[in-house]
Amino acid sequence: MTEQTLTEAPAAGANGLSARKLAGPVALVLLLGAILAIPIGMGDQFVYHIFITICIFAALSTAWNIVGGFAGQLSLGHAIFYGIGGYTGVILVNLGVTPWIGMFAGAGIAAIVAVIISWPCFRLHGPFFALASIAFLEVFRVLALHFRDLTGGATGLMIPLKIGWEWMVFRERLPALLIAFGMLLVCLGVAWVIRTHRLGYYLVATRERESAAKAAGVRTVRVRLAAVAVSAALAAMVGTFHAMYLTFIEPEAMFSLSFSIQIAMFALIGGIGTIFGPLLGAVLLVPITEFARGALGAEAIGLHGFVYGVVLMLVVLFLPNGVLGLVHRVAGVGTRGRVEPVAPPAIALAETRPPVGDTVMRIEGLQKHFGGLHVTNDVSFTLREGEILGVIGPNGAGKTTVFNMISGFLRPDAGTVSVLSPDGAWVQPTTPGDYAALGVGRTFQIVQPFAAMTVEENIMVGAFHRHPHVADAREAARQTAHRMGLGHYLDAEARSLTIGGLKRLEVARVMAMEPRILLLDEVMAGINQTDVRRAVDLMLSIRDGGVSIIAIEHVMQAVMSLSDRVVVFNSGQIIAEGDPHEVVRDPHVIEAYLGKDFVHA
Ligand SMILES: Nc1ncnc2c1ncn2[C@@H]1O[C@H](COP(=O)(O)OP(=O)(O)OP(=O)(O)O)[C@@H](O)[C@H]1O
Repeated sequence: MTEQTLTEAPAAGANGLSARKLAGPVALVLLLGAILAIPIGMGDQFVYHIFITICIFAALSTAWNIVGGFAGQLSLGHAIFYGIGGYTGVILVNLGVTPWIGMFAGAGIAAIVAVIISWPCFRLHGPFFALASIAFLEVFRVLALHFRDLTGGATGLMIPLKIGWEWMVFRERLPALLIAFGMLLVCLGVAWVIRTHRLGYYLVATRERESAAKAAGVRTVRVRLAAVAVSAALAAMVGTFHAMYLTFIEPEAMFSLSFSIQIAMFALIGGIGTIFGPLLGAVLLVPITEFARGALGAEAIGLHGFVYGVVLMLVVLFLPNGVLGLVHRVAGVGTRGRVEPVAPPAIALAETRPPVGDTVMRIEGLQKHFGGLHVTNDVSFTLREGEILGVIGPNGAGKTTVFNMISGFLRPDAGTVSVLSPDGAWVQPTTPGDYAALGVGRTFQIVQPFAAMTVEENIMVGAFHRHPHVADAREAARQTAHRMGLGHYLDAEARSLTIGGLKRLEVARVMAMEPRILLLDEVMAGINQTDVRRAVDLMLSIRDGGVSIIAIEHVMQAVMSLSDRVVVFNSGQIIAEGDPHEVVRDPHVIEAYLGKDFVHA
């Protein structure tokens, strides 16, 4: 694609774009309208029941999706929170407390329980997290069986027949539909607010690349805990209502694994990680199974499991992004194919550079072992304000390991890293979050894009560090994108960029953090000569803006023209340090790079 066609494309397609943007909300309003209008119009009890069930499952699945979709933690124990809501509500009703209060009590308890059990589990990933969530679900089922005085044990608990809005029990189905629909709206509203605000961006970024998110200052455990607390509270509220609707609860039903799987499955089928996918999943699947159950009666016990299994298989095989993914594909949302970034605008360098200031980072005596391998040995150097420090050395010399230690990703066995804070105090940060808070930003040698996010969203994750509001972060991200030559691709998914584009995106994300100290790990590797020259100019302009830079680089042309000083690593030690032109003539450096035979050549 040429630069010209790319520049013109948005203008030509502007009408189509706004029509496409409108189509989504219109379809949603129609769908929600139909969920209310169809049962009211038909007036049939069974149809009411189906639509109440759709609302309940869609609400639960939407709540689950905040953790399972946005945060990417596959919870198969969400019935814990649903069950806690159900039991709290019913126990309180038996004590004469209205479920309208009980549902908030259940939500509070569920949120606390969710934080307590998720804290250790968030260190587990993939199937291990799912297995841990199942184990906790089993614990709660057994607890509900055991504490008979409170829960009624295996016999379950009946809801006292107090009818009316106060008790959430009705003779007619309409009020129950209205409450279920209201709960669905609340869950959708909360999911929408989360996904479109900083927390949502942080959750998706953490899901996509946890280390890159940490480098951008995201406290990944904290944001996941916030998500799980909100998700659990919503599931518990729905659980209270569902218990009142069912009029009877027992541990097997309230803390059921198959129920948990069902909740997750609606999101998987509808479109995991999207705001409205879970709703779509429930709308498509609940009627099929409920009608089949209604038509086949007792013969259809367990049929829903079979139907869900078949549909899930088809979705996994043919629609990996769920039904909503198919809808987006048909509507042409998102980009396809590789996107080659256009050249960034030329950078006008200042005629005189600001003077190099005092020391802003002090690295003293860093040691690191990996088993028997001594990777860094007594590494000490300093960085001054507004200077560029080049770090060179042969492969495996320990450069990236040092970077990981001076950005909080690796704990040194010995030695200290001190950073001058903006208020003039020396601080010894330990975690990536601490470093980011002090204004230390870093890139990764192997690019770490948030693949499923757009270019703009990727950069926004960095921009949120200084601009907590979405509109400000978006504006900052756009400016950074234009400066990096990514302005035409704001809406392209990061995964569609070429390697050159991804390298720029990596730098753009960290630049959007407006760092005081910038750690660049081989950002010029694999890019062409013209781009190297542009990248050099960009770094010089960043430096002239008062940023101090440490750059690991193998491209010697760049090292020589950029660096004020160079440190040379070999076998985990600094073997030379000083002016780049003198350092490259140092016999030790020549020997480390080329071998003894070349020293006198
Ligand atoms: N987590 C780890 N566990 C074990 N060994 C490691 C680990 N990380 C790095 N190493 C080893 O430490 C040594 C230094 O690696 P490091 O990546 O720091 O070198 P480098 O100078 O950055 O090399 P390159 O220029 O190739 O990126 C290598 O021998 C590497 O295999």
